[in-house]
Amino acid sequence: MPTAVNFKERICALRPGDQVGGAGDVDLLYAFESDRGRIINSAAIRRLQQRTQVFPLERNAAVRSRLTHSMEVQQTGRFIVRTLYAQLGERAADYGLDGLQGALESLVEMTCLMHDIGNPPFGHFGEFAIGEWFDRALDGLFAVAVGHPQGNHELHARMRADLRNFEGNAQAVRLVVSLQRLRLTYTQTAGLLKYLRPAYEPKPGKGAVGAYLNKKPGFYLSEEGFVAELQQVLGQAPDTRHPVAYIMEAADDISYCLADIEDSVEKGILSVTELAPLLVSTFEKLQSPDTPIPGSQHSFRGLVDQALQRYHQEEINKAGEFFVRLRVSMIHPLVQHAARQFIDNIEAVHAGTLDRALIEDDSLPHAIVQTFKDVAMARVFCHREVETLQLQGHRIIQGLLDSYGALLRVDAQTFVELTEGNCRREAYLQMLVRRLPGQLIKAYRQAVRECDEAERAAWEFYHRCRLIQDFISGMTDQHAHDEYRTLSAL
Ligand SMILES: Nc1nc2c(ncn2[C@H]2C[C@H](O)[C@@H](COP(=O)(O)OP(=O)(O)OP(=O)(O)O)O2)c(=O)[nH]1
Ligand SMILES: [Mg+2]
Repeated sequence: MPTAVNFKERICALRPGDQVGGAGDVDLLYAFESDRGRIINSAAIRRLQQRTQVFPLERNAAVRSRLTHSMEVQQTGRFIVRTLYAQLGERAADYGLDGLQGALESLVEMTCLMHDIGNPPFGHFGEFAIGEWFDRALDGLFAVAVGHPQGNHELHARMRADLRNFEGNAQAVRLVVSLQRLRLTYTQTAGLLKYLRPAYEPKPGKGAVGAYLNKKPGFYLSEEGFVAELQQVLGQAPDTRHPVAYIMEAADDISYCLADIEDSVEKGILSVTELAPLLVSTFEKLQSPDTPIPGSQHSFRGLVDQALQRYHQEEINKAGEFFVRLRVSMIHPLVQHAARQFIDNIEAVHAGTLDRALIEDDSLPHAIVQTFKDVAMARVFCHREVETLQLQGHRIIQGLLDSYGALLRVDAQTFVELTEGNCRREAYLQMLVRRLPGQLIKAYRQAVRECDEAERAAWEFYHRCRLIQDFISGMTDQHAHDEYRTLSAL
């Protein structure tokens, strides 16, 4: 039965700068193949290699980095799309999803691979550290740089609020659109818009319409124009998500919940024999561990027992076998649940208004994911070794900002001279500027060139602050660590 839902409206080959109806509008698979090449070859993906997933500055390559995590999310995302099509069968045509499986698979895979590119070194702690530093220093710096009594005060307040709210998802959008300038199709970029509010807008109260979709900043003032353009091209109402973002989010949830725990066992923070009963007792607080899980022949207790049996039978790779068993038996029901939720809520997913994650209901699959997250929260993230590394990460980011923040204390003219590499009277700052990547300076220059002339001073300073945030957040854990030691002469 045909419905009002037509996914073909949300998927097109158009890129920024293309003529509507031009060549870009034709071959979807060809366009998304080109997106794949642009993404996989981008430095932003390579920089995921030495970034924290959970454990900062990790040297053991068996423990996940953001890159290996993202590859797992990519695989889970693809599995969700395939399961979605298997569940839909002939009904795919009712929703305009017929003929789009290859395209959707590619879109979802690449969105998953990119979903963490904006996360700074040291994960959430890096995010806090950048936000805190700007929260402390920004008003004073802004007043000196832009402090004339005339001017658009509302805009200035927005700029300051925007810069105080550094956020990984918003940074990912910025990387693709303004820094790496990948010129991806609008559709491929759309999946990255996980949250919908600009960073300068406050978080809505609990229970407000769209509270979940606006839980965190989704993009910055600097990309606001692009986001509006994207929504217009894809026929998305403002404040709505692209359907691909829901699948990416589910794939992320499914992948990291088990992986974080596996990594903690690899690191010796938890043992399997301690973990197994802990999983069951944590699950029990949410659901009965003896109820059969849809899509599986077992209850949660059954899944854990079965994995534990494998652990005891195995002689050499005991923990490895435990997790393989657990993953194999968990992934199917979780993926099937995500696909079913997509279909059960297809109108809201298509419209981009579903105000929760796909796997976030009172179901057994949700209880599984939540159990792993709760165990990680209770036993891993607060582990002394993890906290020590987080404290170090915090200090490193703040220390780097203390050094590079000096570039926010000079006037615009001096900064321009510094970026041109010939400012002798500021020899120290000149050395710092030489360490900034050329690509970031180029993006800064271009943004300043294109800004509103009437508010030039404010925009110049805004983009200079962004440049510093881009630089620090673009580092790997290791590079941030080395740079901090170098500048501190340690
Ligand atoms: N070390 C540490 N890791 C954490 C903490 N909280 C969450 N994580 C880990 C769990 C996951 O592997 C990963 C989640 O990564 P993200 O920073 O992308 O957060 P998430 O995807 O939940 O939220 P998002 O909506 O993307 O901002 O971070 C924490 O307090 N400490
Ligand atoms: Mg994330």
